[in-house]
Amino acid sequence: MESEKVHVVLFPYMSKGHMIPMLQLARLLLSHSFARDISVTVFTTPLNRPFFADSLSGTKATIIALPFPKNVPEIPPGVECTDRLPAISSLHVPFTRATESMQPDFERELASLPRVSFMVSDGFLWWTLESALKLGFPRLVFLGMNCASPCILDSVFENQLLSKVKSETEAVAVPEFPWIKVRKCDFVEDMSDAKAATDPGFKLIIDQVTSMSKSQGIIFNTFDDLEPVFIDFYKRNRELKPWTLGPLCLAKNSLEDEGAETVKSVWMKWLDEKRDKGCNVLYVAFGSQAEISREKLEEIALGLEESKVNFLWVLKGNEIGKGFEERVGERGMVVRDEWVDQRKILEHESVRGFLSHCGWNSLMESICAEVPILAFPVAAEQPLNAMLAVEELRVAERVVAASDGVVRRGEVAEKVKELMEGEKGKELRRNVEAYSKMAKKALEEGVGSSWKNLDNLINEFCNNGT
Ligand SMILES: O=c1ccn([C@@H]2O[C@H](COP(=O)(O)OP(=O)(O)O[C@H]3O[C@H](CO)[C@@H](O)[C@H](O)[C@H]3O)[C@@H](O)[C@H]2O)c(=O)[nH]1
Repeated sequence: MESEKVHVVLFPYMSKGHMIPMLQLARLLLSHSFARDISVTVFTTPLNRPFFADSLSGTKATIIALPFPKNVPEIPPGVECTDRLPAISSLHVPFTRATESMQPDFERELASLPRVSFMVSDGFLWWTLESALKLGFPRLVFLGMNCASPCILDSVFENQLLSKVKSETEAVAVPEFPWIKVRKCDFVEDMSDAKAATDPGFKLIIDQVTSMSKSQGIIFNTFDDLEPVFIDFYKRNRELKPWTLGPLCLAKNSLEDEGAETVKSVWMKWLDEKRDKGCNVLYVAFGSQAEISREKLEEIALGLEESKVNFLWVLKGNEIGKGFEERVGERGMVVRDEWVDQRKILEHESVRGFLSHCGWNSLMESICAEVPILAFPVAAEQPLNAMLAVEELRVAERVVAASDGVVRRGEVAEKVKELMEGEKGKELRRNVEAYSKMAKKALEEGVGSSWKNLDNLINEFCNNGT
């Protein structure tokens, strides 16, 4: 067998929403037709290693665990992933800043590895660019996002679109995409308000953006037919070259392909029962770390109860009001603080709708599984993802919050019923089925746009890539 020629280093940020698509990228690289000539080394920390080993089982990827910095003020010991942080919104900055002290260990390990062809590292890990420059290989950035969100976000920041707007709901057109209107309430405070140059969160963003702009390209978890307007815009107006390689969730999972028999979880058995009785189920989940206030959660619960639909709700670190489960009985199942296989749930025949916080991975998985979405954005760039899914792709309907920012139970119930039983739901389902077909086509060997882009990327960054 020929010696391996292409060596790719991957370094995801320590957050499930970022690790998962990067691990899928590892799988995609290793299943590409160049695979025989590709080796992949993935970096993480000791406590994240088991998750990586599990996700990459059956592949020849190498995992290197670097010690996570100790004694970081505010970060409890033993926390190496953001989903274990007690309050992600306030601790994201010190947690991310602390990763910089991994740089010497990272560079020591890199120096001992076979020649690296290129590295893909998370945009949050700004300091990895310096390591790549020192060791003399290109760095591509990955954020796990689509292309539309950074295009719109850049415009909101650069033009200070929302800084003079008083009302939370006043709609302002985005100059580069005038048919898109943004509102203050669609952004968490950090994202719309101008910040002092000394603000630690602002300083972190500046470091990340600066490092990104000096990198050799950016990978988006999207495909050309999904958001052509934004991808073309990015190509024409940004120096950073975009590579659209998604949907990464379609990367082959060798264990699944071998049809490995796994023990069925209680929720999968519950879904089987619903399917056997001919019942449709709404899947409800808010990502790996969403923080939702008790009041908002209570309204969601009461809305689900009022809707009378069957639902499977995966809850993280939150409690819902007493008596809820008894009242909904057989109709609903609540899974608390367990890691579920969300892709499998979405692919289950009984699942016909997804009430989602609109994390980009969730939306891609839902589109690929042909499941229409009820968008309930919570934080980060999720409102922009929701906008893309509702207004551009028309695969989602969106809940509307009352003037106090809370989505009331009546609104939840009405939109859930419309999604699961109404005409609107049928229309969204037709659209999502069409995008799902395009998604699969994008990764088709030899002909798909994302497949070809990956091929070109390997050729561009590896002299011996052919
Ligand atoms: O029990 C669980 C919980 C989650 N997931 C998976 O975890 C990922 C969650 O990712 P995502 O839906 O994107 O949500 P977040 O975890 O909230 O992701 C963060 O990262 C995303 C990518 O950058 C952003 O789009 C989001 O706004 C940000 O909150 C998905 O692949 C899910 O399938 C599971 O498989 N099982």
